[in-house]
Amino acid sequence: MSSLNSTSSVHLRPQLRHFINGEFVASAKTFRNISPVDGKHIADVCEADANNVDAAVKAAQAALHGPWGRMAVSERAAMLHKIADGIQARFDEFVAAEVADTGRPVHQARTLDVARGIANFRTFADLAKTANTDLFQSESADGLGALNYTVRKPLGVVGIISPWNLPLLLFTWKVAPALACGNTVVAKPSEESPSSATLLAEVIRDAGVPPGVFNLIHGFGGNSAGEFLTRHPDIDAITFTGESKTGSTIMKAVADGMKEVSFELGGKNAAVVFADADFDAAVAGVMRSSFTNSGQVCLCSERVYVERSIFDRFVAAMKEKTQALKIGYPAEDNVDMGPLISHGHRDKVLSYYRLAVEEGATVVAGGGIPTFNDERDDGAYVQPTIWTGLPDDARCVTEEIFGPVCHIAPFDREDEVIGRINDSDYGLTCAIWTSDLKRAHRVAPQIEAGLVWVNTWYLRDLRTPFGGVKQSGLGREGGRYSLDFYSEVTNICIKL
Ligand SMILES: NC(=O)c1ccc[n+]([C@@H]2O[C@H](COP(=O)([O-])OP(=O)(O)OC[C@H]3O[C@@H](n4cnc5c(N)ncnc54)[C@H](O)[C@@H]3O)[C@@H](O)[C@H]2O)c1
Ligand SMILES: O=C/C=C/C=C(\O)C(=O)O
Repeated sequence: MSSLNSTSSVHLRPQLRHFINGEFVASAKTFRNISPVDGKHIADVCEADANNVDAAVKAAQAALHGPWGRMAVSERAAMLHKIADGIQARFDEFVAAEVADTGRPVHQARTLDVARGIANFRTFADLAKTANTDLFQSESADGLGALNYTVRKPLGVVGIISPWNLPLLLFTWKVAPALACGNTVVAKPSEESPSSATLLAEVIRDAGVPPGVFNLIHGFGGNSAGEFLTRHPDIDAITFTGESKTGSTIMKAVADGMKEVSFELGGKNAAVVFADADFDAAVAGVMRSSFTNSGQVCLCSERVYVERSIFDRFVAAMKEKTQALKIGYPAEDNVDMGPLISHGHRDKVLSYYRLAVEEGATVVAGGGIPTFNDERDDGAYVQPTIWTGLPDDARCVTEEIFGPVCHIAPFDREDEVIGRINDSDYGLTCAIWTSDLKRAHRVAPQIEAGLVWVNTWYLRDLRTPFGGVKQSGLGREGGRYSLDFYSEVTNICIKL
């Protein structure tokens, strides 16, 4: 087997441990990390018990009152840049870690996942240095006036729980601003993608971050590390990215302690293509928004609405490009798509492939499992899939599938399609394809979503607010929105 075609050539750690109070710590219970490319066992991962989580929270609490708690913002920012430098210096190892856990194309791990891990630390290091506070010159009854100003302080110990679909990107999207604002953290990556977070712990240690500031625990959700973390009385806030139903469970777990929460949850995003759109750009854009990362991006468009006059032409173009997608090993040249994250997730996606047929879909492309006649047949691959012909209330058109699949439906009027897009329990993103500038500015604000892209998809400026409405999230992160969530503010009024 050439190293190009297997993750086995990647240097993988036999056991992934927790990182608590500046030390790597093992625990008796472990679980297996399985490659989604070929089903092979690639590492054993320690599963944190309640005592491990308690030790991590206590270390984080203590670190708040140590050198970290007394550190100037500029010093903290310099430390975050050192972490970014450390990721840069071990770039290929981080790529290997992401690819080993997820089977994604190497070029994606390089250009998106690891690159954004670095960018997340640098962005919030710089934002923290320029974070402003409020100052008001206030009137008073005696005419002498008063000054009102705010000071920002850390929240305290922040619990971070992240998903498997963009492991390093989403883990650092939370860790970076939390540390930039002077908090200490106890962070749990997904059980499906433990490797890059473990490598990050080494980089954070080597950057000289004081012990206890960053703590890493591995494990699952309910009745495991995730729940032990959310229920811990000394956690001051929880920031979570994952499924909407998990968000609801976590909200119940933290309710008694009145903890602050930031939730980035599921979606059933739409793309809408008007007849006046740049046709080729729209096809390319919807291909990206449907099949990037095997459709395992919360921003992906599983619902596509196309103006009737170009519907048949658009479907035909999408079918041709979808059937031409190269599905393969992570390191293969020009590979477009890897496997799903796990056999369990593949079973979920395949159950929707079957359901779609039962609900009356026309399967335009895909709908099954690719055959490789090699070890990849033991992986978690599915075919990229396109459906048409389903009613708007079909489960495959309303429920998040989180795989490489989209349903394309025709529409006739602008007001009609806006109503259909908004008729969803979710509200994360929408992509609008039109050449009519007035239409873009008219339609975009009417979409019930946190993010709307026009003639593009997943173009990110990290200073902008990121998050969803309805079942897609609570709050916003990004830019000053992260500074606001990861800080407490005190307003001080001085009588003149
Ligand atoms: N809005 C966003 O920015 C965004 C980004 C990425 C993924 N997502 C969503 O995440 C989902 C896919 O990720 P996933 O399968 O890892 O989600 P998930 O909810 O199953 O798990 C996410 C994380 O939560 C932990 N967890 C699960 N149950 C828990 C509990 N009871 N208490 C504490 N922690 C618990 C898991 O161990 C994991 O680390 C999709 O729905 C996707 O839309 C949203
Ligand atoms: O799968 C969801 C992707 C989320 C992406 C971000 O949070 C980001 O780009 O900052």
